[in-house]
Amino acid sequence: MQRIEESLSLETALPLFDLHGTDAVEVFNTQGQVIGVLTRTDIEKAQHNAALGQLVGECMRYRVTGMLPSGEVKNVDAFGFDQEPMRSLLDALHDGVYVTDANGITVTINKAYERITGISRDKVVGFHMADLVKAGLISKSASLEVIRERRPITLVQTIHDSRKIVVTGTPMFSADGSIAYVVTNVRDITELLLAKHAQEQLEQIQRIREAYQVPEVKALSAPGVITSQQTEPCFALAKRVAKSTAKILIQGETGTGKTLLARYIHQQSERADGPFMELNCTAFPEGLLEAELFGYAAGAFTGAAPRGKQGLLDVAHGGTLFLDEIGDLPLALQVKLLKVVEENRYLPVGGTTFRHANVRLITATHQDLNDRVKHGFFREDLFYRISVVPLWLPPLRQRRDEVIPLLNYYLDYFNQLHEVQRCWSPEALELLSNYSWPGNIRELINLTERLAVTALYEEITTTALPNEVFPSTPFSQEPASGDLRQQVMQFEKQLILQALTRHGTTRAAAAALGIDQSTLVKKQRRWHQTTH
Ligand SMILES: Nc1ncnc2c1ncn2[C@@H]1O[C@H](COP(=O)(O)OP(=O)(O)OP(=O)(O)O)[C@@H](O)[C@H]1O
Repeated sequence: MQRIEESLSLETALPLFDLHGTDAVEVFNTQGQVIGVLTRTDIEKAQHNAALGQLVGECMRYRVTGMLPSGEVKNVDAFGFDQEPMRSLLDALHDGVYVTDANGITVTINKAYERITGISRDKVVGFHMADLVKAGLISKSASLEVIRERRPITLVQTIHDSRKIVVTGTPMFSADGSIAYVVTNVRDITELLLAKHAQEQLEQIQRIREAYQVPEVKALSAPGVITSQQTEPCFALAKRVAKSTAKILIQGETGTGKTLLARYIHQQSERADGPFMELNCTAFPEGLLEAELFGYAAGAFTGAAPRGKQGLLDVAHGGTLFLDEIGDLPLALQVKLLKVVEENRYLPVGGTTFRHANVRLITATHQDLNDRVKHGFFREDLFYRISVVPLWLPPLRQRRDEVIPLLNYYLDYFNQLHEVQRCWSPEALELLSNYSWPGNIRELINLTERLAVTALYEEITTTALPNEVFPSTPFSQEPASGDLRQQVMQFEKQLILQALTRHGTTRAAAAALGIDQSTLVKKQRRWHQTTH
């Protein structure tokens, strides 16, 4: 009989028998007492015989390793991992610790390991890792990988109740460079995965925000909102009703500040600390709009996110939901929205249970909703429900007093943003304050930014302004008359007059038209002679 100084597992035993040319080994326990003799035949049979398998398994809990040539028993836990004070120290750690010897036999585990995995120490200590994997106690062994690779290994294990743990095994080398132990720390990542799920939900909210380009709600600093005699009453009323729960409908042309007013109401309300979410009802086809607004249940339709998706009614919980272009909300969704308005509840797409809605609803439209109701495009009951307090923002052409303050405010803003130093010339301000601004404040902001970055000089003069802001000359309204030569002259006169209005001087106008200043002046004289 030969003593084999190796640890055994069912997998490793037979090759070792061959290697050492032996048919039997003595098996020792950790105190060095012989607990049995194991033969090659035992092991071969053990694979087919359950009772013998149990015996072999029992033997395998003890080591045949550690027998020094002298016959002296070497304690396989020479470092004392499984003894005091090391054991108390390991038990004090929050992370699980798993220690094997150089052959993959489990030396010790700590309390945290038991807590995290639910595996008690008597099930693993003394067992070879390969057998534990085979028994299905753990899915794969980091320790065996470490022994094979002689370097730290990190992997994710699935344990019996399908919890996920991340394990990092690190080799502990002896002075002679051989592996003495493998120390593996174990962390339960089920909680991390839950946190990741929460993070995904946050990202989902963020994506929804970005989809609607809802900027983070910023404090509305006083000079950020320009008002005038025409809009002050509207903002004052908005402030008064902000504290109530009354439904507000804001009407006004595009770019007149409906979203800004809705945000102002939110900030003046009790819900100011909650979210402000905005949805433009024209932005999506009906199906998608429904999903965005009401969300959908898990597996509601093919391609739906497996966990379902929150709708804006959910995302805006405790805050304000601003529905822009409400006049375009499809009739089927108007019915669902009516339920939200009347009963504060709604069904997500594909859902079977109602969800509670806790949002303050503000709606807006550039259309005449009365007219939409009259033509059957908008439900009358919903119209009355959402327009308890109607607010109207006049177009910028009816708020002329605001144009110059707005131009100055936004030029200051873009000067800072683009690190330039522009200012308006008095003539440019004069022209712009008489312009009709069909795109309202949004158009004013766009033009101001464009000029701030494109103007050639510090002062923005009329030369830099686009055609549309120049009033058309009276001639342009007149129908052309006379023969071809006279009509060409009329048209030429119109172009020259426009250039003069725009560029201020004959020199600049001539340069813009690509003719000599003297030619332009001659033409002017000629008109003068023909009209007197
Ligand atoms: N009184 C104001 N003072 C300063 N800036 C304003 C004012 N009103 C609106 N703005 C700005 O004008 C731009 C357009 O405003 P907003 O988006 O609120 O208009 P809207 O009526 O909601 O437009 P749409 O109907 O196209 O959605 C925004 O950048 C906004 O900050």
